[in-house]
Amino acid sequence: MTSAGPVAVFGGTFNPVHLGHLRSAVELVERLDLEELRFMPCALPPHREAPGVDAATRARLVELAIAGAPRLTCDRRELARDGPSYTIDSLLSLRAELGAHRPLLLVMGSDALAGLAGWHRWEELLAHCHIVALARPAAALPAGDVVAAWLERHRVGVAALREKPAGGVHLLQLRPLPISATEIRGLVQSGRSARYLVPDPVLAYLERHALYRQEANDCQQ
Ligand SMILES: Nc1ncnc2c1ncn2[C@@H]1O[C@H](COP(=O)(O)OP(=O)(O)OP(=O)(O)O)[C@@H](O)[C@H]1O
Ligand SMILES: O=C(O)c1ccc[n+]([C@@H]2O[C@H](COP(=O)([O-])O)[C@@H](O)[C@H]2O)c1
Repeated sequence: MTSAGPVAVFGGTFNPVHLGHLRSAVELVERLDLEELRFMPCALPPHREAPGVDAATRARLVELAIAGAPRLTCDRRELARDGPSYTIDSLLSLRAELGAHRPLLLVMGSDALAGLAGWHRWEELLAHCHIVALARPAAALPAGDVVAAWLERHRVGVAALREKPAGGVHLLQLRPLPISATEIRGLVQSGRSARYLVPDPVLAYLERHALYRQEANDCQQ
């Protein structure tokens, strides 16, 4: 058994952060008794077009969203690196910071899990962390492919997430909230409201800075 409790890191583009991310984070902290869950906004997503809203602004929105929430923090390490924000690089630096024995959990939705075989050095990820995959209403778990076989080999129960620092994949069903950042950008762009899909301070920031009003919104803070 390792001594210090797990730290979780929830990576994402967060363009913008929404209640699906936030409610998942709160439930994860409680269900897994986490000391800390860090939102980790990526600077340059490796696998999709560069977001129209810059990384510093997306991180600022995360910070506004979690202000005052116990055990939720924002980790800006990917903003400090050039080039694509590969998760393996972040895990290596997190592991160096936390030491070899502290359980480290990488959180992702089932849609991200399904695409895992396209990630940079994906087969090395579990050497540095556990993966906690959250069921998302619109994304089935991998089936009949290389990720499904890998999942079968590495799947663990909840106890293993504290007993070892890394190496397992745990599937978790939390409250399903079918909210996506794509939907929020679409609502704002078409002049409709994103109220109650994002926290009020995030909504206020979007309105004040006219974010997502046009398709390609090159925003500075
Ligand atoms: N409603 C949700 N419930 C649980 N997990 C979610 C939810 N929305 C996103 N996630 C997960 O959060 C992580 C970051 O997601 P991301 O920032 O890309 O949000 P998104 O809503 O999926 O965005 P987009 O619609 O632009 O793809 C991913 O692992 C994703 O699977
Ligand atoms: O490392 C990679 O190759 C890689 C490929 C695709 C996605 N990721 C990470 O997965 C997280 C979720 O991505 P997204 O697109 O759902 O926001 C985010 O932290 C990305 O940086 C990482």
